[in-house]
Amino acid sequence: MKIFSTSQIKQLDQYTIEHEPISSIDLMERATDKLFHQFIGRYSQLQPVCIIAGQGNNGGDALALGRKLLHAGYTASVVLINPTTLSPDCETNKQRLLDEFPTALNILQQQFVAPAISDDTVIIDGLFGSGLSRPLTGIFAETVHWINQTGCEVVAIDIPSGLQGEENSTDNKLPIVKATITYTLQFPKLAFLLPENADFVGKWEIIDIGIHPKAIEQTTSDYSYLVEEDIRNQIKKRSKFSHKGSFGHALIIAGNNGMAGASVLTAKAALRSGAGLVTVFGPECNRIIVQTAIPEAIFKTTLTATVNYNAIAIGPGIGTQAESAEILKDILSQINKSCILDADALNIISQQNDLLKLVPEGSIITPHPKEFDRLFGISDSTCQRISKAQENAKKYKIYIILKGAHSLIATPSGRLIFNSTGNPGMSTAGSGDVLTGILAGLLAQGYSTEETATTSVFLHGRAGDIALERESEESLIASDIIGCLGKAYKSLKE
Ligand SMILES: NC(=O)C1=CN([C@@H]2O[C@H](COP(=O)(O)OP(=O)(O)OC[C@H]3O[C@@H](n4cnc5c(N)ncnc54)[C@H](OP(=O)(O)O)[C@@H]3O)[C@@H](O)[C@H]2O)[C@H](O)CC1
Ligand SMILES: [K+]
Repeated sequence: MKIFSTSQIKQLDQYTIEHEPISSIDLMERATDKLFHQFIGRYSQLQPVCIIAGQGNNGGDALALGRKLLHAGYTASVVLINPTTLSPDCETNKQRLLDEFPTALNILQQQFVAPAISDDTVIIDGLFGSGLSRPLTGIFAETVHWINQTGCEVVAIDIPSGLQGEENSTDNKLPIVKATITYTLQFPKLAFLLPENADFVGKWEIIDIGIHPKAIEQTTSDYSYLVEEDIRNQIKKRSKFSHKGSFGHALIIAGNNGMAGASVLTAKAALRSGAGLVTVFGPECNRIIVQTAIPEAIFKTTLTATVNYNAIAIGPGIGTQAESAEILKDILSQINKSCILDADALNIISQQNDLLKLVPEGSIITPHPKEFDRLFGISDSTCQRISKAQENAKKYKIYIILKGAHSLIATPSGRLIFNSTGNPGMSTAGSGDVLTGILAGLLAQGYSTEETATTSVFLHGRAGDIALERESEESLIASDIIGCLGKAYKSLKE
């Protein structure tokens, strides 16, 4: 699913209006029908509603939604913040509301006067949407401050008012609505995927308002949101006549004294994601542990003929000592096909930056933000880190998986793909090792590097989500993610 900038969204709107064709006011009516259905699915008529509308089309949406809720029997009051002029569609919806429910509307022009509401009121925020061009001041800022201090549930239409769709200033005193839930129109906005904005956006859901499919297809964007339909067709079917050799041999270089668990988790995840054979390379002290924990895996303490492996993953728990650095250097100088680098492999590279040039083209590296900053320098904001990921993925022709709530895959061609699966329970020891194992398992099976990166990240998150059905966010551990890989695959085949 593509992610567009707010200026592109305006053009997509316009294309829909011209080519469907549909009038702008009817498109707003269609959007607000969808918003209405979403709203009534969550809040009953017993819930009092206070609607805050602004002067643009976001305000138009809010006024139309207010009218629909009043029709449906909700107790709703509507406040229009109107110091200057209204957009034409906002004006039309103001008239429509006044015609049908003249007493429901209160218009404030100069000073914000707090409406009298009960504690259980739901506030609908339709002050500003994708047309915001600068921080809010004056009566608009006062309105936002009032909304945020009510303690009421807040439903934001399209974007919480005051939040820009893309990059935002890091000044946390700016007036921005803190929404409980954001019903965003048609496309996710980049701002929703950045951790800095989590308090404003709350939960978010996409409302399909029927933007013209051709416009979506023709408009290009570097940014996309990885959803199930992107992954489903990538899953390879197994032939009845296949054998373990058909699914590749993964080499996992992981673990150290006291870190055998990293090899166990990585190797187990590689096997559970479908690799035909898995060999673990590690120190002698880990032999019994690994072979007892995963009898299916081969264990080696010497590295020979790396060409025989279909996928090589290096890093989990290897430590950054000279011996590990030598092994990494050896491997990188020997191999000429994509490999997977994680954890300490990345920490070693950040200490010896010239090693980055040895990483074969098409390889996958999986840093979390701290590892990323060690490799590419400290960033002031997530947006800056994302730009650096894009720049370096292109420069070194590698896939960078920047791990986080919406893990980002930066591709050598400059695309930025955000994952949609996963949950906070997955922030736990060994979760990254499991991802590395899945990556190795898929690469060994012959998935292209790009398919490996996208499918693994999606599956990892999906398995974590399935594990959460049984566990809590606190109790979920990395082994649970591995244990749910089977169900994650099945969910993509149903
Ligand atoms: N496809 C869709 O997504 C559809 C979206 N709809 C809704 O429309 C809004 C976007 O509407 P728009 O009118 O473009 O934008 P806003 O409602 O956010 O308001 C823009 C006006 O506000 C002015 N502005 C901008 N920033 C400020 C500020 N800080 N203080 C005061 N005024 C501000 C701006 O004027 P400027 O020229 O001064 O920038 C505009 O006048 C979208 O979010 C959806 O809710 C449609 O209903 C259906 C299709
Ligand atoms: K809004």
